[in-house]
Amino acid sequence: MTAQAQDVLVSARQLTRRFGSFVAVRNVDVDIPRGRVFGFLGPNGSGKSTTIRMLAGLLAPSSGTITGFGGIQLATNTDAWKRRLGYMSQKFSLYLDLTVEENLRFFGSVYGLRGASLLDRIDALADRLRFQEVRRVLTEGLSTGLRQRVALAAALLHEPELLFLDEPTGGVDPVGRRMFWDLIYELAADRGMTVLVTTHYMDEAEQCDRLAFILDGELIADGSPLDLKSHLAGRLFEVVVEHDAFGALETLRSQQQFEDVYLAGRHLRAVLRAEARDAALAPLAAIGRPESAEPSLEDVFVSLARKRSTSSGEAA
Ligand SMILES: Nc1ncnc2c1ncn2[C@@H]1O[C@H](COP(=O)(O)OP(=O)(O)OP(=O)(O)O)[C@@H](O)[C@H]1O
Repeated sequence: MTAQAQDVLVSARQLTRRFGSFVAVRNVDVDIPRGRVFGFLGPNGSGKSTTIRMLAGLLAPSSGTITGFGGIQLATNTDAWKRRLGYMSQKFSLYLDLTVEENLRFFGSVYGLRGASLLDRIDALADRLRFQEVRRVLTEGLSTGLRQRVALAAALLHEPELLFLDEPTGGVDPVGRRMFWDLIYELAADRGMTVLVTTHYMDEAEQCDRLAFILDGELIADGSPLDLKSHLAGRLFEVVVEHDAFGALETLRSQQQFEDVYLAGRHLRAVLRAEARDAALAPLAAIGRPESAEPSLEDVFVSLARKRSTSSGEAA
């Protein structure tokens, strides 16, 4: 086995899922590295949840293979697969009419944990995820952020090797999101746990060790945030637009030297084709003072998505 193969915890090949005649996920090949935080990023309905539900053994693929944990085939050994993972979705399954502790005892018993070892585990997680003070409170009365931490604890009770988080921070304020992500990183770093997370928040995606971009059910790019940014073809410039931003946008979009032009608040961002000379910036300089800008993941995603729609338009 090569060093690279040893570092891969889970691999999917040609993963496809149809719902009737609709193809929600199409021919996805992906390797999930061990001990890292791996993000699936894409717009609503792009197929992120369907992909990770298949990887978690919750949904059968229409075709394709999933292997991992040193040689287990998900299709033929689903129970062994599921024992190694924890799963938490935005629609967490906590019982609102039970207290936090009753919920955790219930989920612990589902994983086969009992007695003092279950209580010790709940205690450790309550310390770690900072919800000791609400252990005897009805779950219904908790804020969304606290509920999320309790749901995370439920997914971690049996110390899984792989943790799936499906849009874990939906509905949580920015401070709560930050805190949740700090916890995820602590867990991944301390215990070498692999985390697979879906999100449409770009700031969350920036924090992943590795990212897969999903669009219309297809994996369109995969790499570290830095790798993905370095593949943005062209150089990014921005100017502040004082008036008639849409007029400026239209004018610049009609010029061949720009790969892409779009608005981000009052900033007009233009990707100058790699082969274009600085002089080609003149139309941008006519609007304001062009400054070189660092591409964000959003820039990369928009550029890849636009390229893909142009090439599928050409193919049609
Ligand atoms: N059980 C199902 N039956 C029919 N269509 C489905 C089913 N589950 C998902 N889909 C469709 O598959 C597509 C992908 O859905 P999926 O939930 O995987 O997307 P997503 O990227 O996770 O979106 P979101 O960010 O909104 O959760 C959507 O068009 C969705 O309507």
